[in-house]
Amino acid sequence: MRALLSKLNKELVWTPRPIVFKAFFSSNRAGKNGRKDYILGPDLPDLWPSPTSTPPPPPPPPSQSKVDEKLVPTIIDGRSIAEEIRSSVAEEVRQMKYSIDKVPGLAVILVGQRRDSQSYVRSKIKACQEAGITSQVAEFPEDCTEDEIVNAVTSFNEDPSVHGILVQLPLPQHVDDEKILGAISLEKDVDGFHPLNVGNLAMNDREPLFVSCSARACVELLLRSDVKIIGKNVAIIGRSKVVGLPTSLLLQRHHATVSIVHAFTENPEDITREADIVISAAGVPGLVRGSWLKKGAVVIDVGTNPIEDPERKHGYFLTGDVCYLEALRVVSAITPVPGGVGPVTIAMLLSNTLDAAKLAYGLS
Ligand SMILES: Nc1nc(=O)c2c([nH]1)NC[C@@H]1CN(c3ccc(C(=O)N[C@@H](CCC(=O)O)C(=O)O)cc3)C=[N+]21
Repeated sequence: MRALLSKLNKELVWTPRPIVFKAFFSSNRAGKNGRKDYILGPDLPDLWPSPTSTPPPPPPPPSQSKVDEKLVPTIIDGRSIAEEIRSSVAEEVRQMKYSIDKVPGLAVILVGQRRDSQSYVRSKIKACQEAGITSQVAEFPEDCTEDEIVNAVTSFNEDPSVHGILVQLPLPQHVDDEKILGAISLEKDVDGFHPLNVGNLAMNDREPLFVSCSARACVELLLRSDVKIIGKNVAIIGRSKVVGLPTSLLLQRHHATVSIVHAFTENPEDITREADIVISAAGVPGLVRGSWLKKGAVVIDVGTNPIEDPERKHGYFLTGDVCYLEALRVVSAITPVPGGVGPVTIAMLLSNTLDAAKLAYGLS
């Protein structure tokens, strides 16, 4: 035994590893984009395999479907939950107007002609009007420069009647998101994408000024549907800065055990099948099959994927990431698309804008 230990020791101490050192030093240098790939991992895009390449699971045998009928899933009504939140925001806005004669103001920056973005921005403006929040939109053509957008952000930063600034994403390819989002002042970052807001959310003993609207919407939908979060296994599909990342951080603060599934995850369905709560934010229609879900799981479908359809009023319709009809046979509760997370996300934007105004007027 002693001889073996001494042999092992010798190997551990003396084995020279020139190749390891070389790899460390050469790849630790900042790469093309200034990233330290060795420390932060290689910069690879999240490209999901096409769901059409996964064959649908076989239909359950008829005897089993009778048993399934006992489980009647709850359809979580995002529209009515959003309505509750919006009316309480509207009430607080009235009180603010009454007590200090001020109302919250939101500025939205919209770049390009994406029909879905235009439609979301219209919904946000309408929701502001209904809550008594003033709003304005700065629109830019697809081929505008970064400087033009940054200038708009800067002038909104300086405008005391604007308490919240939202840059509608995605921005065109040639525009650097970080440059634009980094220009928004911390106190007006109602989307919660500022690195300091994200960092404070990530650190347990700190408080971010704002938390991303979609992340808040997911938690609000769970809480208002009496779904227990503490200690539960939550699988989050997607790790974007808009949804996946902030939602994973927020749910950890609610003491969930969080697993993150992304485009490089091997056998993602093995992880989602263990989850009590599945939150899908991959942006891939039909990615999540019924076979990916544990019996009785709660599903929050954040996917709002526009599908071209010339028959529809706006030329497209929205569908989620989850195969809804398949999921209905398995889950205990699920959010539909539309009518689930989307409306609550907008309600959260109003709530964040109200908080920004309270912050500006020293009311919080
Ligand atoms: N800076 C930024 N912040 C965002 O919060 C943000 C963004 N960029 N870019 C795009 C995503 C997407 N998003 C939605 C909000 C509402 C609905 C919504 O209200 N949907 C309705 C249906 C709307 C319709 O039918 O067109 C529903 O699901 O019932 C959808 C999607 C916010 N996002």
